[in-house]
Parts: sequence; structure tokens; C-alpha cells
Amino acid sequence: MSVLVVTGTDTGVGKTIVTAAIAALAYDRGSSVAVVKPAQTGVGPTEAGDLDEVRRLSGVTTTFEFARFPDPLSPAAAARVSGMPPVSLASAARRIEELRESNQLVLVEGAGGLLVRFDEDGATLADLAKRLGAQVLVVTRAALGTLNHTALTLEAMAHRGLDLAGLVIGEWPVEPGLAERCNVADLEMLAARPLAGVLPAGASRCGTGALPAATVGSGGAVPPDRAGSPDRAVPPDGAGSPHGAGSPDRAGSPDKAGSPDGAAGSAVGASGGSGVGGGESGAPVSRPATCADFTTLARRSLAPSLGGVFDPAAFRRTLKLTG
Ligand SMILES: Nc1ncnc2c1ncn2[C@@H]1O[C@H](COP(=O)(O)OP(=O)(O)OP(=O)(O)O)[C@@H](O)[C@H]1O
Ligand SMILES: C[C@H](N)[C@H](N)CCCCCC(=O)O
Ligand SMILES: [Mg+2]
Repeated sequence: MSVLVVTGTDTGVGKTIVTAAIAALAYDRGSSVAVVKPAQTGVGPTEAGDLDEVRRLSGVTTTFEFARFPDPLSPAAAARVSGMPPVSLASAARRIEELRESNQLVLVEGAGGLLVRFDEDGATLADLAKRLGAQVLVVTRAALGTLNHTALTLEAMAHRGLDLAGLVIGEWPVEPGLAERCNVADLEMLAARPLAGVLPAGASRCGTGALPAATVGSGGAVPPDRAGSPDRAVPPDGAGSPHGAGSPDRAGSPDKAGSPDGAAGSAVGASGGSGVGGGESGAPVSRPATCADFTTLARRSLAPSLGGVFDPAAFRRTLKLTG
């Protein structure tokens, strides 16, 4: 149904954890969700990639990595160096369109920022989003330097007629300094809208016994019944939370288009291996505590447009910001 492209102002800004958070919330409310990483670079054939992290945190197992290149480079450069063929934008778009037919939400995580190249012809994630007619979510940093990177990304999107789904801060520090605090209002000014989410630092430690303190959303969350904003980027399909955090969960996803990660020409094994959602048809499986914790955190950290209850105005009040 919907495709949401997740980009960032840079590599390492938290696209993967934000993708996992959106996936967790969609899954929790009963949506069929697929997550695609068209090109994974910087990890070897047997190493964990971004989709392993998505599976670990969200419990979503319908994940697809179209190509993997070992060198930590842009997909175009990594393909060139490895001698492997680059990712074809046309074929990536085709496969995502197929997934869209059988899933209520398809999340597509880029590599690095919006204009990083997939191939020698200069195809980018922006081209993929355009071809798919997908909204683009921009993950950004909180720290000094983010205003320029964010402005450049948003300007490039506007130039290409791409629709902004929202701006999310990927990692909000436990002790924000002056720049981080001031940047909240300035980022909202650049996006011409409130933040669509703020993930707290340490969010990826879910499941390691070190869930971060509720630095975001505590006292800022709006009641769950507000989670029906008309301008939501993620469709409000499904009623209630059939996969409620910690509750018995769905059986394996019968609605997958093709087979999950690793099965379609990828060298990547299905190393998610947690058994989440992987039960025999009809047999409920439990959602591990990692995903329950992470889903709770995701709900507090993402705005209603992304399925959560994060309230940017309350967040600003908590920071004692006026902007
Ligand atoms: N909110 C957060 N809490 C804890 N760690 C975080 C958070 N956001 C990002 N990180 C960490 O920062 C690093 C980079 O983040 P991440 O891998 O999500 O970046 P990315 O934008 O997905 O980069 P890439 O372009 O490689 O896909 C990771 O080690 C991740 O665990
Ligand atoms: C290896 C890294 N983690 C990403 N997967 C790829 C980032 C490419 C960035 C290219 C660039 O903007 O210079
Ligand atoms: Mg990533």
C-alpha cells in the first residue's frame, strides 16, 4: 500500500533505528510491513547488516536486502571496487512495487544521504523515491552542523518535487547542549512543521538490559487516542494493537511477496534468526522483550503521523524551549 523512503542528512545519523521504530509500531498495530535495504555496504557476507538490527528491535521479519558490498563506501563506489554489478534502480523499484501490493507498509532505507549514488549513471535514493511516488522521511542529527545538512537535504528534495513525510532526530543526547536545544526550533523552521520524532540516545540498546531512561516523551506524550492524525505518513490500518508489546503475536506473515531477506539473489543469510513471527502458520509466537521494550520506546518517540504519540510541543516544553 504505502512506501516510505527513509533517508538521512548523512550516514550514521540513525536511519536504521528510526526505520526499526516505524516498523515496530506498524507491526504492533497489525499492519503487514516489509523493510527493504536496496544496498547494504560496509559489511561482509556473514556480518550483521542494518536489517538484522531492524529485525532484532522491531520483530519484523519481512526484510529484503537487494545487494551487499563489503567496503564501507557509497553503493556505487562499493560496487565499482568489488567488481560486482551495482544495484539497478529499475529492478529495485520493481521489487518494491511488488512488495507494496502485498504489504500495508514498505519501508525503504537508503545508504548514507539522499544523493548518494547507487551506480555510475548517478541514480540516487531521490530517484527511487520519485519513481515510487513515495514520501521521504529525513533523519537528522541534533548537534551543531545539522542545520546546514538538513537545509541541503530539504532543498534537494524540494528541487526534485519529493514529498517530506517528516523530520526525525535520530539520537537525542541525554544531556543536550545549547546547540542541540536551539536546533529543535531551527530544524522545525527548516521543515516548516513540528518534528515527527526524536529517538533518545541509547535506543538501540534495547534488549541488552540497558533501555535508556525515558528522556523523550515522558510528560510529552499525548494520549494514544490522538494517534489518528489525518496527515499521517503511515496508514492507520488495523484496529488496536493486535501484536501489543509483549502479548502473543502473529503467526508467520502469509502475505509476503516473494521470500524474505537473503532469498532473492542476496548473499546474506537470514541471520535474524530470533524466531519472531516465524512460527508455523496459525501458531502464535511470542514477541521477545526486546521488541516490547523497543515498541514502547518507539511509541513515545514518534509522532502520530508515524504511528506514535510523541508530542513535539510537549518535548519543547520539557526542554524549556520556547520556539
Ligand atoms: N538513538 C540512538 N541510540 C543509540 N544508538 C544510536 C541511535 N541512533 C543511532 N545510533 C547508533 O549510531 C550508529 C549509526 O546509526 P545507524 O546505523 O542507524 O545510521 P544510519 O543512518 O542507518 O547509517 P547508514 O547510512 O550506514 O545506514 C549505530 O551504531 C547506531 O547504533
Ligand atoms: C558504509 C556506511 N555505513 C554507509 N552504508 C554508506 C555511506 C555512504 C556515504 C557516501 C558519502 O556521502 O560520502
Ligand atoms: Mg542504516
